[in-house]
Amino acid sequence: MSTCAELHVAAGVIRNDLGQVLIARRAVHVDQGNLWEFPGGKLERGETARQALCRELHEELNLKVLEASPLIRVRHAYPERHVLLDVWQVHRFEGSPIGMQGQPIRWVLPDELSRFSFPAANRPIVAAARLPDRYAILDDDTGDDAVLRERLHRLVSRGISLIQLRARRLGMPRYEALAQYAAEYCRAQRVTLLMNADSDWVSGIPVAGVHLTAQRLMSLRERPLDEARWVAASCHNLAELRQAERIGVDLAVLAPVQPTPTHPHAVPLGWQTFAELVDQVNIPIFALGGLSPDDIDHAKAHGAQGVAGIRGFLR
Ligand SMILES: Nc1nc2c([nH]c(=O)n2[C@H]2C[C@H](O)[C@@H](COP(=O)(O)OP(=O)(O)OP(=O)(O)O)O2)c(=O)[nH]1
Ligand SMILES: [Mg+2]
Repeated sequence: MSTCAELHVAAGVIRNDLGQVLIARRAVHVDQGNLWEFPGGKLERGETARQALCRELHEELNLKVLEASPLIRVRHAYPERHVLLDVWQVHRFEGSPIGMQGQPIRWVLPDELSRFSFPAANRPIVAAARLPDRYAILDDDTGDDAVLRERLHRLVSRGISLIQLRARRLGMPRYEALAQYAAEYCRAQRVTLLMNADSDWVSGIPVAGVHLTAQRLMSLRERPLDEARWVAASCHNLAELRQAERIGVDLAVLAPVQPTPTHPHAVPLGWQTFAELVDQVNIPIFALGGLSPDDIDHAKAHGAQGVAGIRGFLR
């Protein structure tokens, strides 16, 4: 049998001012026919992914890309071909899109994407399209729930829309009260709150999902919640990332990228190793450890979804 060459494809998650993303329906007779897709196509000889993205979006939609940044790279083996989907986020463009090949197109809110049928490779792309580029971790270094509530309000007022509640020092009745409060508050504010807690415990609380510690992740044989809720995980190496991919987590945090005062003995990965690890799994990954929102562009350039942080988001 001949070895299957990897087909390099550039695709765009195009956003409009309403926060909707553009999807198109593939023709019936082509590979992955009739399914919805993020517009794009194969790289031509000598082209970079970015050049191919611009050319394809012009050919397929009559759009001119003005601003784009890398979102996620996904490798997938279909029975008849292996693809590398190089997915970009298009923030600014000129023109109003039309299906130049007669393909139906639609603008949909990111949270509506799960209602459409995409090719199998698209699962992590849909997750990446739904996620922001910053992930704030609410940690109880003080053990004071009033301080935690104030920090939660501050994060939300700054436009943070993805938050992890990690309050290990509060005792049980207080943690439960805080979790209940935070879940309801975040739901009302349209903020995705993930609880760093046991998934069984979380099922009684109106929270958007769970965040697994690396230890909990490694002890699981399957995804602990169904697809209606988010599952995130903390990872530090390739074995943990692979396990996260195996059980189907939606997003991961990879740490520590830089030295951090909270983990003075942990050896930082550095950006180069971070990028090498990210490239080996199909999961949206946030960089964590000694970083702040100022590092987002740098993180994206190294394959990250964005940056996660504790103190960096409260300053
Ligand atoms: N554009 C795009 N392709 C996808 C997605 N998901 C997915 O698995 N693919 C696969 C299907 C195809 O095997 C390959 C893309 O090839 P394509 O046939 O669209 O490429 P193209 O636009 O250059 O097509 P053509 O000019 O050769 O007809 O990637 C997606 O979201 N967008
Ligand atoms: Mg195409």
